[in-house]
Amino acid sequence: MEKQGRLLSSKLHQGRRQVEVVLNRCALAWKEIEKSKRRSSGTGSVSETALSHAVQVGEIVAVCKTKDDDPDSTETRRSRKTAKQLSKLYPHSFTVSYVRRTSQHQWRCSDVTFHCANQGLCEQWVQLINEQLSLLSNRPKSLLVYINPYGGTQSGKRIYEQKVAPLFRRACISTDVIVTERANHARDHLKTEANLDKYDGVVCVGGDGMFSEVLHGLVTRTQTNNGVDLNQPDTELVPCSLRIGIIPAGSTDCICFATVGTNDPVTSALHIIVGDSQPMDVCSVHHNDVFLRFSVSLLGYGFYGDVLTDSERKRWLGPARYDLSGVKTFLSHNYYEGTISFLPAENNTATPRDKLQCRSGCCVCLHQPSSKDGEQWEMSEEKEKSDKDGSGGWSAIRGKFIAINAASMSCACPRSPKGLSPSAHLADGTTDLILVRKCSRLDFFRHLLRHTNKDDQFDHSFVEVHRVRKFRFQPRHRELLSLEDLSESPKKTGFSPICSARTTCNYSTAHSSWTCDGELLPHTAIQVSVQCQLIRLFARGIEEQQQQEQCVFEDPCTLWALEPSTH
Ligand SMILES: Nc1ncnc2c1ncn2[C@@H]1O[C@H](COP(=O)(O)OP(=O)(O)OP(=O)(O)O)[C@@H](O)[C@H]1O
Ligand SMILES: CCCCCCCCCCCCC/C=C/[C@@H](O)[C@H](CO)NC(=O)CCCCC
Ligand SMILES: [Ca+2]
Repeated sequence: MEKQGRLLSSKLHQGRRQVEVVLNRCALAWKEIEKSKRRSSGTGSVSETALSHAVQVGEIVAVCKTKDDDPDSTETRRSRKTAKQLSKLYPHSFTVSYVRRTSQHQWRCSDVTFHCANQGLCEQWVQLINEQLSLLSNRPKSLLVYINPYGGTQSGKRIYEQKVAPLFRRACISTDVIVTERANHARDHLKTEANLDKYDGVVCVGGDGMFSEVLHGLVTRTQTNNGVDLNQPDTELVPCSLRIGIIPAGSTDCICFATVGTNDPVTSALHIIVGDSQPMDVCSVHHNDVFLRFSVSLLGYGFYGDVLTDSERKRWLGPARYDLSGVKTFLSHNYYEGTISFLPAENNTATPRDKLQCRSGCCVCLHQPSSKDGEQWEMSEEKEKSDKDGSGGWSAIRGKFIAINAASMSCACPRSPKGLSPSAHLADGTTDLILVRKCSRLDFFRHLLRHTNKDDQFDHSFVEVHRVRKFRFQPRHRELLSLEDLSESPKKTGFSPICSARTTCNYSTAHSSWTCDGELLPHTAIQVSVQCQLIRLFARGIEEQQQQEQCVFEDPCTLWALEPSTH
């Protein structure tokens, strides 16, 4: 039976068509027998591939014997009459559910049903496919799910029940579901109560805020279990063993978008089912050696801090609050003074200005030692110690900034499809520090606009970007402003103030706030350090178009080149 890697090969029926179905360790493939013969005699074998289908075993969701009256069966839906005739001739059938790629990184679960006359053969197919699936050790069997019923448009519960739970059931994944009753419910449960030994992963249904809760719960629990003190800024943290899945149901969902390429609950559920794994950097944020928070996406002072401060008062508006607060903050046009010090990433081949973007299987991230190995870390720490000018490799910039943004990942989201730092990497142990200096309102508008089109948002004289491993920020205290500064007429940065009633308009107001993945920090003076690959998501990074096509069409030709079977 097993010829050149084939596990099984049979002539089966798919609806009215006779198909040859082949299974090897990598793929399940099927092709129509009659048509391909006809065509290959005329135009050669080129058209054969067009008629054949192949699915990687790793992208099969489930296989099961199809019940006679299964209302979901494709054939039953298509034509009851044909289905009846078929079920007489070929009474046994099995259905394979698999991942199908559609447009723009979206995945769907498709079904294909094969019929045969022989019950034993049907059972052999189901058993063999199941055996291959059971060899996939990276697939989760048991998940802990937290649903925020109030995130985004308040549809988290419905999204989970209608779109995700049926898929998990089909893939035989068991779940414990907790609908949160208050903010920080998920975080606190993970920190202390949850019996994590039972699970292969944690799933959050909600937005970036909900993800942040799960991140804080899991990372804190892991450090507690390993006796690591989070208040030591230079301590190396222990990576989390459980992966995190994100079912997007929030307002921005930037972490999902930047790791999957789309905000779609079904796509995310399928990435969880197939057991994808995407390592990710986490920034730890301290104030005077006291731990404040973790960040994986945007740490923003000035513009984004102000947008968030204002938008928190407008939560009732839902996702639209960001647009309103964005316009308001833009019109205020404040700038802030302070000193930003940073430790540049050493020996990094990739820079924030290059065109190479972090994609599925990214080689920049692949060659980074995880935070556990810490090889590169030690090198830069070493360099810090032996540095001759006494700076320890640190640079410092004092200035007036409209925005200071640290993007540990691209921060791509539907508002800005390429993100704040399009070439930032998910798992390279660095964050891109973007400094937007005081400039005219029109220039700042031009800069913002470039986040939404193909133009380079760093190509402005008032913007600079550094790839760093650590940074610190010290705001300039209001009390320290010199008399000269205070007597300076309004610090206009271009156009006359639109909000003339506000005395603070266009001035350097004392402080802004830091937004840390959408949460406001209680301090402005912070120390940030990137922990390389501290967590893993059920994702694989954004697939290139080419990668997507390879996955779909991989193997059918090699499969068909094999000897035909005896069935
Ligand atoms: N049951 C609950 N009641 C009130 N708040 C909750 C509850 N569960 C979670 N939260 C909090 O709601 C906040 C927002 O949630 P979430 O991130 O899901 O949606 P969002 O803010 O609309 O989306 P995004 O973060 O993508 O902008 C989170 O900070 C979370 O801590
Ligand atoms: C003239 C048109 C100008 C348009 C400019 C668009 C620029 C958009 C960049 C968006 C970057 C989002 C980064 C994501 C940060 C998340 O951690 C955080 C939590 O969800 N979201 C916000 O802070 C919400 C941030 C919302 C910002 C508007
Ligand atoms: Ca990074």
